[in-house]
Amino acid sequence: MGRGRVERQLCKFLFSSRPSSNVQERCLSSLWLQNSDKKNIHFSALRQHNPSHFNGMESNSIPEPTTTSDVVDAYFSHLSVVDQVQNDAKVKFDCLVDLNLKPYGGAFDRTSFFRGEITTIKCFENNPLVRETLTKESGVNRVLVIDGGGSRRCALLGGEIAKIAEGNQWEGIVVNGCIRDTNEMRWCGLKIPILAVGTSPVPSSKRDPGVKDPKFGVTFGGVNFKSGSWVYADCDGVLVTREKGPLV
Ligand SMILES: O=C([O-])CC(=O)C(=O)O
Ligand SMILES: [Mg+2]
Repeated sequence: MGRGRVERQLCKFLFSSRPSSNVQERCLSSLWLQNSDKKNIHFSALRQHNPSHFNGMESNSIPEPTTTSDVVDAYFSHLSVVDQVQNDAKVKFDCLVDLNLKPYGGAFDRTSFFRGEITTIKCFENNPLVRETLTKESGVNRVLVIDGGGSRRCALLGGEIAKIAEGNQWEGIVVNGCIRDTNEMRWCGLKIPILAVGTSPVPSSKRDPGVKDPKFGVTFGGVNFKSGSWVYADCDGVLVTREKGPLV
């Protein structure tokens, strides 16, 4: 049996037997690695550059996806397999393009990648809800998506709020608007990744709280972000699942 056929059989088994998602994810990862030696090199380069992604993993264990490209590759293999077996695409995502979000935060660089369940806030040139949410809620496995209407007139968060968010273990923040204190963020070595339209030295107003988890989510860059969906982001772009829950 050729390798492609073996892989197809294995995929059929995986998706028809529906084991726990963890097992699926690990097997899917191993398929990508078998399929591409280049990825192996890529993963080990990432492991060196960004060991925090691999905390707690055995050195010979299968790495998790660490870029949006990995997620897309994995998604497509998943989709084609599900297509073959069930004639039904289970997972869909939108890709945020052309918004020109830039990476900020003390250590967000070309190797950074974050993902998590989305919580949304809609606010325009006012940020009390942003501070409150990032301060009062644990951010484990969560990403805050703030739709500030793309305003460049003031900043919706700065060094202080970012520090609090990092302390509460938020995975990352996506801002359709501006941030400030970026020098302070670099100087403090803040690790929390932030994608934003740009920077402004002007703080936002504190009068209007804005809306948390609006019913229809928030939409910018042609993409709808709904609380409960998952986002995957790095310097290549931002991916958003249409359904709730993580991929696979
Ligand atoms: O307080 C604000 O509105 C924004 C800010 O400067 C910070 O978070 O450090
Ligand atoms: Mg500040």
